[in-house]
Amino acid sequence: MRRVVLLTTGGTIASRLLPQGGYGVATSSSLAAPVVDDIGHVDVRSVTHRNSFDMTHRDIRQITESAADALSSPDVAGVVVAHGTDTLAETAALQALIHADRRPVVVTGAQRPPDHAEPDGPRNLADAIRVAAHPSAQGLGPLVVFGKRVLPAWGTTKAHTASLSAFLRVLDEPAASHGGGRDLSVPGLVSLGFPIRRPDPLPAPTPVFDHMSVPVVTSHVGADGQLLDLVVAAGADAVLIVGTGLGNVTTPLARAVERAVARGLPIGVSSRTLQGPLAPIYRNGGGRDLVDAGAVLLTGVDPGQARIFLALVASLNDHDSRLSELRRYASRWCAQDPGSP
Ligand SMILES: NC(=O)C[C@H](N)C(=O)O
Repeated sequence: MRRVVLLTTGGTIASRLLPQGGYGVATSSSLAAPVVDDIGHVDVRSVTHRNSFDMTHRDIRQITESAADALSSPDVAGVVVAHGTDTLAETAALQALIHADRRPVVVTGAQRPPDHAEPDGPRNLADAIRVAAHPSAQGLGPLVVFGKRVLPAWGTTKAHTASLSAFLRVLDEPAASHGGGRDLSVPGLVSLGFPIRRPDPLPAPTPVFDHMSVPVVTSHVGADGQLLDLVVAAGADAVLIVGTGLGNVTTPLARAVERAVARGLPIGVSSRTLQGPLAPIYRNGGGRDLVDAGAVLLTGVDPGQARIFLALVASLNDHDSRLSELRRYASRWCAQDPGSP
């Protein structure tokens, strides 16, 4: 019988109503693994007890290390990570970037706590365990299972604060296929985003990753370059610019990007807009100016995943090689839209 390892990290799926009101993750909380037919044994291991909005770089690095430890046992068919949904995509992104095993790591969670009249956690957990042990999930890399959907971890985003089907793909997908896309067929689950291409993995993060400073500067009406100048002066290791639309910013912010790149700082660009590719189309602060200034459009992922990508690349390289390495890795992991609006 196949064995699955369940890593618990906290989140709403493991939250309880606190005596003072409000929900929190009880440190004693041990998530019970549901019984899933034809799965031999689910080995439950606690990694941390946090709501995911409170995770640190060290926490998510330890989650990936726990997954690697679980996969070091050849009798383990796959790993499930039960996680808060707010930053689930960020932990899933780190796992996706470094995953070098044919067996899957499947990340899931819940929008409702266990004491809700109709909790979604038990069903998501059972589906995630089934996918983790399913032969057709082999070789697809890390996955997100949520609300009867299976999605590749890289390029998936939390798109709704409360919906039970909260996770979507950033890049538009072919029509959903019931029972699985070309590469995935787990009965009763809808697959979004397959088939996928998986670039070669990056090296696993070291403790250097824990201390990476990668602030986020968001463009908006009237945005100037002052905040970016301040974080650069404060010693940021990299900066994520969250632009508008196809990856555009105000002219003053674009000038500040030029100043930052001129100092050798790796600058990635994402978008406030939920879905669709980035493209270097517009001048006067648009993405074309940013690319000409040396910034890198990180298309296909949401700002949270783009920032994890920046932090991992920066942590793996010295200051002088970060910008060139960012461009090299982004050419593989962030499919660049050819630039047609
Ligand atoms: N639905 C959730 O899990 C939200 C939760 N607050 C979290 O840990 O992100």
